[in-house]
Amino acid sequence: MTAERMNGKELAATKHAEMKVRVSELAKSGIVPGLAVILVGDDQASQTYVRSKQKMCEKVGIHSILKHLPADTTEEVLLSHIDELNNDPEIDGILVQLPLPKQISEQAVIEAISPEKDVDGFHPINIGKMMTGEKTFLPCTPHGIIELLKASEVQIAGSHAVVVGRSNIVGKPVGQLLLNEHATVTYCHSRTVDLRAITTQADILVVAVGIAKLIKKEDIKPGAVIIDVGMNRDENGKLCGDVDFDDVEDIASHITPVPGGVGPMTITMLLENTIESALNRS
Ligand SMILES: Nc1nc2c(c(=O)[nH]1)N[C@@H](CN(C=O)c1ccc(C(=O)N[C@@H](CCC(=O)O)C(=O)O)cc1)CN2
Ligand SMILES: [Mg+2]
Repeated sequence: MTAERMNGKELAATKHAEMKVRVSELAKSGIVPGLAVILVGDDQASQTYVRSKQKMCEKVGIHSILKHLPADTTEEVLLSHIDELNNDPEIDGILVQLPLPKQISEQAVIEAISPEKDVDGFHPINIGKMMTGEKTFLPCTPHGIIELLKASEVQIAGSHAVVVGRSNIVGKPVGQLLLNEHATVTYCHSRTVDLRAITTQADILVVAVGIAKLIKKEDIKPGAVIIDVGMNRDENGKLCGDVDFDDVEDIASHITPVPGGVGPMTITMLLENTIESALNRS
């Protein structure tokens, strides 16, 4: 058996076409969704992601602005930019690209963004709503994972979902969203004593730790659904995930490739949140 590839690039393209239609409908009421992206410093990967976000916005008709601030920007200056954007009626979504330089507290920055414009879904109010199952902006990568599972008609309710990694951006929230979909959820992390004993029990295995090819065929249950959130470079400098794709491909039932799996869904869900936010304009 060869695992079915869960094609995030294809699902993202379908969603972009749908969003384009929604945006043109909104335009009839004089509303153009607006996204503000703040990038601090010159991290190469962050610059690439920010460019992709802006390019995708342009494709679907979302107006986007970029504030590119120097690496030595103080927290105070960054907060003043956020304050200005919170009060800008043309801006529906504010996103601060992570990670931030070490002189700036990520938590302080996230908490300064108005929850109504927090299209990353990182604000504690939105995280609280996600936990209680209230409608709110959901974090983009975790939400994209749920959309990919649903598009592939994977049974989530009643499944045992194992999440390896406990970051605030991916691990913790994806576990919560799987729980909201009625999975039984187990979290594993760097202090987990016998990782393989747990991952081999997973019907759905989500891996988000940033260790190239950590998960091998011995770590998974035959027929498991594998979601690989990792983005690493292998020994030849080639992009690869946290899962050894070639090793597990023949025993998994579904798998997300890297690249082209989870990654493209992150930006797609950001655009969806921005459109939702524009719909909430009063
Ligand atoms: N404010 C935020 N910061 C960060 C987030 C986030 O959701 N909000 N997530 C990541 C980076 N990220 C978006 O910001 C992101 C990462 C990867 C991809 C993607 O499409 N990856 C491609 C491969 C790209 C490549 O070739 O290098 C893929 O997997 O196919 C999109 C967005 C951290 N920061
Ligand atoms: Mg982690």
